[in-house]
Amino acid sequence: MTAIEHVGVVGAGQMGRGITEVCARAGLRVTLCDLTEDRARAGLVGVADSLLKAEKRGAVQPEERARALAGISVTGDLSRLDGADLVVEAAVEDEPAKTALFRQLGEVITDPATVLASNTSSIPISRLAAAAGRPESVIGLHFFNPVPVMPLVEIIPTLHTSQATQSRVRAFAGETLGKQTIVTQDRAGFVVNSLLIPYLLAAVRLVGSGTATAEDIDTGMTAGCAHPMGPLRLADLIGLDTVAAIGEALYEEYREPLYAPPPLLRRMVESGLLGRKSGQGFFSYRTA
Ligand SMILES: NC(=O)c1ccc[n+]([C@@H]2O[C@H](COP(=O)([O-])OP(=O)(O)OC[C@H]3O[C@@H](n4cnc5c(N)ncnc54)[C@H](O)[C@@H]3O)[C@@H](O)[C@H]2O)c1
Repeated sequence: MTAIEHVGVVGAGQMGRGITEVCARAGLRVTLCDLTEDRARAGLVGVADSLLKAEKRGAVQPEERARALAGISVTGDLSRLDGADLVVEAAVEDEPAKTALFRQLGEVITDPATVLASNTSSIPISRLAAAAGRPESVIGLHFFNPVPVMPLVEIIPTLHTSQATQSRVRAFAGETLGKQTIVTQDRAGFVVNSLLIPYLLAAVRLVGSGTATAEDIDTGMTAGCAHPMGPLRLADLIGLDTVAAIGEALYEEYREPLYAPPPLLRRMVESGLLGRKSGQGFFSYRTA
């Protein structure tokens, strides 16, 4: 089994940055790609900041930080990922966008053994595999936010994913990155979001119906159930656009009302209130 040494990451948002950071810290070479080189470079600045904070906390040694940064290159050109052993797609949670990306990846990545993985939270991997045109090397690899902190990775083989692809990805996530892995069937939401998203949407409905304030709902779950974070702060952390998109995908798959994004969530997304990444969601993250 060929080890994974060079990783391509598509999408330099919060997840792409985190995946880049953990791969670079594990000594892998990483090529980070976004729609433009400038966006990819902004992602690299985010990774550099995160590594600096980790060094200040004593979680990373100065030499390790320098080595990790030196292993990362950026690009706005998807074809520059040719030659990677693994490509992890972490672009926006939008099925047409991801399908188009996998079609392009199928064209520009010339080695059929290169693993094409998606970090999607809810879009069936089989559809992305069909778009890539080589389903045996396509798999879901679902990291959690923030990636450097959260130990879990969900691994999602499709009905076509080869054993070789599964073994390589399991070794990559479990041994190279030191993550805990679980394997789940290719169903919208996999395991964690099938359970988490209805809970987050129920909290949004409580705000929408005026049952309690966002602050009190979160305090209810932190002080009453010992959750480390309340549902509305967690929704803000994930990104309200992403929460809504995952809800839509789950609703499309199961047609159960508990998955349907409530009107308040839709209005907030339409108004640009996306949570932590936009500075305002159910709570404010603006400094000064
Ligand atoms: N946010 C979370 O907590 C979380 C957790 C697990 C998985 N995910 C999944 O990870 C993915 C990314 O989420 P995020 O929170 O990082 O989103 P984000 O909005 O922070 O970043 C998305 C990035 O994708 C880039 N992008 C869009 N189209 C692209 C394309 N065609 N080519 C290259 N780059 C493109 C955007 O420019 C942006 O930088 C989504 O599929 C999401 O469901 C998110």
